[in-house]
Amino acid sequence: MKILTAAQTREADAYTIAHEPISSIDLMERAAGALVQWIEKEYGPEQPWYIFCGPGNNGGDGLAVARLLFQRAYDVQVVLVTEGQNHSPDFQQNLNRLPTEIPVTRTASPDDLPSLLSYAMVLDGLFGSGLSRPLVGLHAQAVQHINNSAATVIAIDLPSGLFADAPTPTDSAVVEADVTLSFERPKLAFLLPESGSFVGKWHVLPIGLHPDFLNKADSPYSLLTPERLKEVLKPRLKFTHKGTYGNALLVGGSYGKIGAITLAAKAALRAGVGLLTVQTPMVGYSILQVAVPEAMALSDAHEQHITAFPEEVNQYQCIGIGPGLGQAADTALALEKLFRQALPPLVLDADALNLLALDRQLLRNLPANSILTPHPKEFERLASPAKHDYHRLQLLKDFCQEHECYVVLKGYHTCIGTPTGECYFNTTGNPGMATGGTGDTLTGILAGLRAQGFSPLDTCLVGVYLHGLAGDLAAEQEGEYALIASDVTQYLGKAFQQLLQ
Ligand SMILES: NC(=O)C1=CN([C@@H]2O[C@H](COP(=O)(O)OP(=O)(O)OC[C@H]3O[C@@H](n4cnc5c(N)ncnc54)[C@H](O)[C@@H]3O)[C@@H](O)[C@H]2O)[C@@H](O)CC1
Ligand SMILES: Nc1ncnc2c1ncn2[C@@H]1O[C@H](COP(=O)(O)OP(=O)(O)O)[C@@H](O)[C@H]1O
Ligand SMILES: [K+]
Repeated sequence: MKILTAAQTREADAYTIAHEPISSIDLMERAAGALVQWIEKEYGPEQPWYIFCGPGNNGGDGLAVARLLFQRAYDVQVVLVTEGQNHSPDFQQNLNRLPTEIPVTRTASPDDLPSLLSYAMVLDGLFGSGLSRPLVGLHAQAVQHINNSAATVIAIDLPSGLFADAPTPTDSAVVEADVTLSFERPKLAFLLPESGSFVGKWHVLPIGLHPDFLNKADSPYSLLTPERLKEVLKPRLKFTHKGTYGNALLVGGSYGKIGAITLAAKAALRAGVGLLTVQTPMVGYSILQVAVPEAMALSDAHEQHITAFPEEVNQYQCIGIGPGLGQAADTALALEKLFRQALPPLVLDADALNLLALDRQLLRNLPANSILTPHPKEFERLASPAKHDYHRLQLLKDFCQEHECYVVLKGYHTCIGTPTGECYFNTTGNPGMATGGTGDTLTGILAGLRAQGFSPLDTCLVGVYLHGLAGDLAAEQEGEYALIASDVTQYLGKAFQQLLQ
């Protein structure tokens, strides 16, 4: 699903009005209808609803919702924060249509703002995608008033004060929503950590924007949806054998960190790889043979860390390097030597990335189409510090293009960057996964899938989605607090089954 900019959303609106065709006021009525349908499903008419409206179409939506909820016997009152501003035509028309029984507060100063009890519902229709500058004055005070209350806050389209696709200055007033109901597509701001925390739970409400526009719209940003992945992940065929599903090599572990490569190994196997070989330093050999009997073990000549990769690397269909690897000088030399050969596809994580960050020449020799899986700190070492989330996205696109690689930038909405400049945001996963070892599990999954012959892009999309889904299924049973990396691997099978359904 492509993510549109605020400007593209306006164009989609205009295109729909011209080509469906539908009048602008009827499109607003459709949007309000979608909001009311969602509200009716979630909340009964018991609580008082305070509908805050700004001067534009976001406020127009609020007014239309006020009328529709009133018709359904909800207890609604409207709070207008539009003093001295021109109303948009659709706002004015909905104001004219407002039943006279609905109380309307016209705020001229903060003293006019109604007190909001904890059981009140606030519908935030102050500003949407038309926000052109940070909120100040009475608008900012209205936002603070809402944020200072214990009321439940539902934002229309996006929390007021938040820019849909550009950085919002850190000290500016932004509504802290419990729920955001966005039209047709989520906004880019929902997916990034600095702005996403204002949004609460978000839902996308279809309002019938014209499919021709949506299909043609050009955007580097997409949301990862299961529909696309279902086309990639096929059931296994009858006459296949272990050779059909690739031979993956995992290299990593060091004294005290054999667990990391063990976690990766178990996940690679659960991702369906045909054969798995794991190279560790000597200290890991017995541990691995006991912990993962399905894998073949290779021992490095060194007791505590990796000093050389196997000679015949081309018998493998993918090499995953990094979990628990350490940054010893002879490990760095081994990596440098490896990069001078023709190589099968690579998945690089953790200390393999840190070694790349320390040696720019090594980074320049990175084989094309490699998959890198940094968390934001590792990415900062590879690229450079980001001024804000949007800058980090730009750095991600630049890095992937310059090094012709795929970068899986890990986080709540993990973002997959491609050499052609696209970014795919994941929707699965939960904060229970913020615990040591879940990244090693992801490396194993990606290496296991890549060895089976999935393209680097499909590997990233399917692997990241399944990893998060397994985490979600695990959290349903174990809860987020107790979740550990092994649980993610344990639920991977169920995640596959869900995607294959
Ligand atoms: N296709 C869509 O997405 C649809 C959008 N609709 C609604 O329309 C909204 C967009 O409407 P608008 O473009 O009228 O924009 P807004 O309602 O977000 O606000 C724009 C108005 O606020 C003023 N303004 C902007 N920033 C300000 C600031 N910092 N301080 C004070 N005033 C400021 C502008 O001058 C303008 O008058 C969407 O968010 C959505 O709620 C729906 O009505 C129908 C369909
Ligand atoms: N709050 C969160 N919500 C969803 N997923 C998360 C969250 N925190 C971490 N994760 C996921 O867990 C994994 C953590 O990886 P990483 O930081 O490399 O951990 P480690 O190195 O300990 O294995 C990533 O896949 C990341 O997307
Ligand atoms: K809003």
